[in-house]
This record gives sequence, C-alpha cells and structure tokens, in this order.
Amino acid sequence: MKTIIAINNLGKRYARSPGWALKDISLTIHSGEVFGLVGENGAGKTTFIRLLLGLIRPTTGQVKFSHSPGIGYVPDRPVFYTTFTVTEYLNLLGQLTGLKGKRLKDRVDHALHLANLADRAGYRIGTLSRGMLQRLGIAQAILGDPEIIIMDEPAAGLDPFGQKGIRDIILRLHQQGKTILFSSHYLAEIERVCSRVGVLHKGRLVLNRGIGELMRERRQMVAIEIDAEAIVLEEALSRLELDCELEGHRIIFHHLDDDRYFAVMQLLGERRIRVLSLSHPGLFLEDVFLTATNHLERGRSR
Ligand SMILES: Nc1ncnc2c1ncn2[C@@H]1O[C@H](COP(=O)(O)OP(=O)(O)OP(=O)(O)O)[C@@H](O)[C@H]1O
Repeated sequence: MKTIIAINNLGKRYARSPGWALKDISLTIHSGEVFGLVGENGAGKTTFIRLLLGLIRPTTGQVKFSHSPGIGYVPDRPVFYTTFTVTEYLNLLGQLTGLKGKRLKDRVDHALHLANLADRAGYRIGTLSRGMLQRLGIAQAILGDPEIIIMDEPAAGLDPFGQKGIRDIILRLHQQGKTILFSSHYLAEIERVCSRVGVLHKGRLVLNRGIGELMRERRQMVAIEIDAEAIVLEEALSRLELDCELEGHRIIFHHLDDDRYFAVMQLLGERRIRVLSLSHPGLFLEDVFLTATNHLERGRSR
C-alpha cells in the first residue's frame, strides 16, 4: 500500500488555551483508503482536519504528503451564494480554479452526477434541503478532481436518507480510487464505508485499526442471553478470570474459546440458569469506540 499522507508526532496547543487540543498523533494514510475519524465533542477532530489542510500551524510534528496531490475539502457547514443556481455556482467555482470550455462543463456534470444533484442543477441554492446542501459541498470539493477528499462530519444533522446519500457518494468516490478521510459521530456510517477507523479521545489517537481486522476480532466475541440477571454471576465469572461484560440478561465475552465456553456452560448448569440465545453482539463499532475511550464500565450491569 502506498503512503499518501504521513503524520508524525502531530500536536496542537491553541494560544491562550491551557491544554493540548491534539497530542502525539502519528498515523499513515494510504492511497485509496477510506479513513474514518471518530471521537466525542471536543476530541480534536476538526483541529486534526485543519492541520492536515494546513489551515492552522502545528505546535509539534508535521504532516507530509508523498507528492502534491489535489485535496478537496468539505467543511462541516459549507457556505454558499444562495441566489445562484447549483450549476451557476459550480461553474463559477470551476472558472475560479482555471477550468473552462468543455472541460469545465464535463467536470460540473461529473460532480453533479456523483453528488446525486443532476436533477437539481437548475434550482436556486436557497431552495435546497440540508442533505442537498451537504451534497453540493461534496460536489464543489470534487470539482477539480482531487486525489484526496477530506470531510468534516459530512452527514451531521441529516436524517437516515440523507446519511445514506452521503455514504453512497463516499463509496462511489472510493470506487474511483480516491483517498477519503472524514470525521463522523455516526458509527454505523464509519462501519459501512471505511477501511480503517481512528478514535480520538481528548486529543489523543487511542485506536487506529482496519475495519476488517476489527471484524475478525468481533467473530471471537460471543453474547449469551440468559433467563436471569447477569449480575448474579459477577463473582463466579471473575473467579474464572473471563474477559466479559454484564448487561441486563446478557453476558458479552470478548474471547470465548472452547475451554472457557465449557466452563461457562458448567457454571450456568450448576446455577440452573438457562441459555436463551447465543450470538455475536450487535453494536460492533460502538463497543470498540466505548472501550477505546474507556467509557464502558466493565463488568457492571446497566
Ligand atoms: N481556536 C481555538 N482556540 C482555542 N481552543 C480551541 C480552538 N479550536 C478548538 N479548540 C479546543 O480544542 C479542542 C478540540 O476541538 P475540536 O473542535 O478540534 O474538536 P472536535 O472533535 O472537532 O469537536 P466537535 O465534535 O464538537 O466538532 C477543544 O477543547 C476545543 O475547545
């Protein structure tokens, strides 16, 4: 895999701010990957994106690009001239970046098509819905055919249809070989479109893993639903030294091999507790996120 962005020991401390907004971030972005950045409010996502774009200067470290790739940027709230039509606006932007003639028309048509806005081409921007505006933000970012596209919470505030619209565009861009980096609060979005996820927590990168790798690990996770409150087994399970969480009537095991599985079944048998179902837990990335950011109160019933 070819490195396209190498980030080394990146840190940012804003003037007159007591702490670090971002600290010790080292990360490699590969060409053609879709990298999703998650983190709670104030975790440092926007700061990271601004540093990548060179909009602010790092306090420590550096961002190196393998060559000079074009970069398209979709801010979290793109601002437009609302009296322009969609096509007029994209034409103007294209002209400002030096496009003209057939090439300009082709690029505008391509951007409209990719952002699923072709049927709104003649509409005034002021009449567009929130989801359409967000897609117009993507259309303007891809107008110059950049190699890298960086988006700050592209699906924020959109309904499920709007979110899916953004996901579809990201997947289309990925198919075209673009390198995409975006931040999001929607874990389902990250899970569906990203090849890798990074979790920022209080300015630090606490997790940086491939989605495929996380999926494989997930297969070792097993949730057992029982006909009793799981909390009654807390002591016995901790004596067996099992890595698990108790949630209502569910016990979630992180790595349940055959021997441990047998021990658990024996324990349940002794207590006359019935197993209602066995499954792989559902909210996969949410668990990963919560564990990485230490919010999960392990072993406690909720
Ligand atoms: N211009 C600034 N001056 C001082 N502090 C700032 C500035 N911009 C951001 N911060 C602080 O840096 C930290 C990281 O903020 P940042 O906006 O990067 O987080 P975020 O993860 O994007 O949050 P959100 O999800 O709410 O957008 C926060 O504590 C924030 O208050």
